[in-house]
Amino acid sequence: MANDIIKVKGLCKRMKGKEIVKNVSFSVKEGSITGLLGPNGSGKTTIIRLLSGVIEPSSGDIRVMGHNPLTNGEEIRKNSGIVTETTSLYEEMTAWENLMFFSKIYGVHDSKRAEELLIAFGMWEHKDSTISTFSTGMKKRVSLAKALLQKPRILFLDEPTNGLDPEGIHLVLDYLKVLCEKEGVTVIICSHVLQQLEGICNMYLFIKHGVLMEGGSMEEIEKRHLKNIRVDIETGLTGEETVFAGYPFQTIRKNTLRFELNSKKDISPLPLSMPLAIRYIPN
Ligand SMILES: Nc1ncnc2c1ncn2[C@@H]1O[C@H](COP(=O)(O)OP(=O)(O)OP(=O)(O)O)[C@@H](O)[C@H]1O
Repeated sequence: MANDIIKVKGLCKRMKGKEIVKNVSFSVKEGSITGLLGPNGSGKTTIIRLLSGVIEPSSGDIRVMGHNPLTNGEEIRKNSGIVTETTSLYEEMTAWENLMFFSKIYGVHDSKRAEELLIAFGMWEHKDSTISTFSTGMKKRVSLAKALLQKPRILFLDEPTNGLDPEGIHLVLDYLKVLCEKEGVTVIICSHVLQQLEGICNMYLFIKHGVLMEGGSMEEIEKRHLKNIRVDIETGLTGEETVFAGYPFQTIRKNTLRFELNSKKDISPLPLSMPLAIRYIPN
């Protein structure tokens, strides 16, 4: 069982007289991907900034890799990569020059790493173009490569898919998953789009108005909230039975059967287990 690389207890943050983060507690396992989800203004960025020691909590306790960001933020930042809304790349330098410059700063002496990352994020062919000529999505890909140069233990990503097209979103998220498995990096991703992160996170934290409303793996959350799943299937077959392959159903109208399922996992096996006749969907 992996250890808790991040532990947060009773975290509160007030800014300009407003409570932005309210009594938030959670922990994150090393090598996992955690989705920090919530609408705009819910406090996700503030939590990332608190974890990386950029701002101080009003109260509560944070431990990141065993360090308190308040007193040992430098140690955390040295071992983590961060991608925020702003790119923090030099606009007049090429993608390659940027990565070489930051490699030097981070003490990374192997240019192979930069090459691998640019290839992984689909930016190798643009390596000699200046950042100022790039779209938002292209800048985001280079920023991701930059954040991963020194093989961080933790990667903080604030809306990393903003500005990316659907293909780019796929590429970035798939690569993060591979990276987690290969290098054991712990990833925290802020997003307001649950669908994008579904399937790639081990844990989800739902934030609203600075309050942690819900947290856990998708299975745990579904178990708590998803009680009845109804699937209506159009089929040419009508019959007298009320159970198919162990799944009870009703005929709700001509050509349509309604199944009541206990788990989302049953949705895909259900049509696959149907004989061809029942899978026939009339026009
Ligand atoms: N420096 C600040 N001073 C005062 N209020 C702030 C400050 N920074 C953020 N806030 C407020 O805190 C709240 C949470 O902001 P935050 O950026 O953490 O939310 P978010 O969930 O990341 O939103 P988004 O998805 O839009 O980036 C917002 O109401 C914002 O206006």
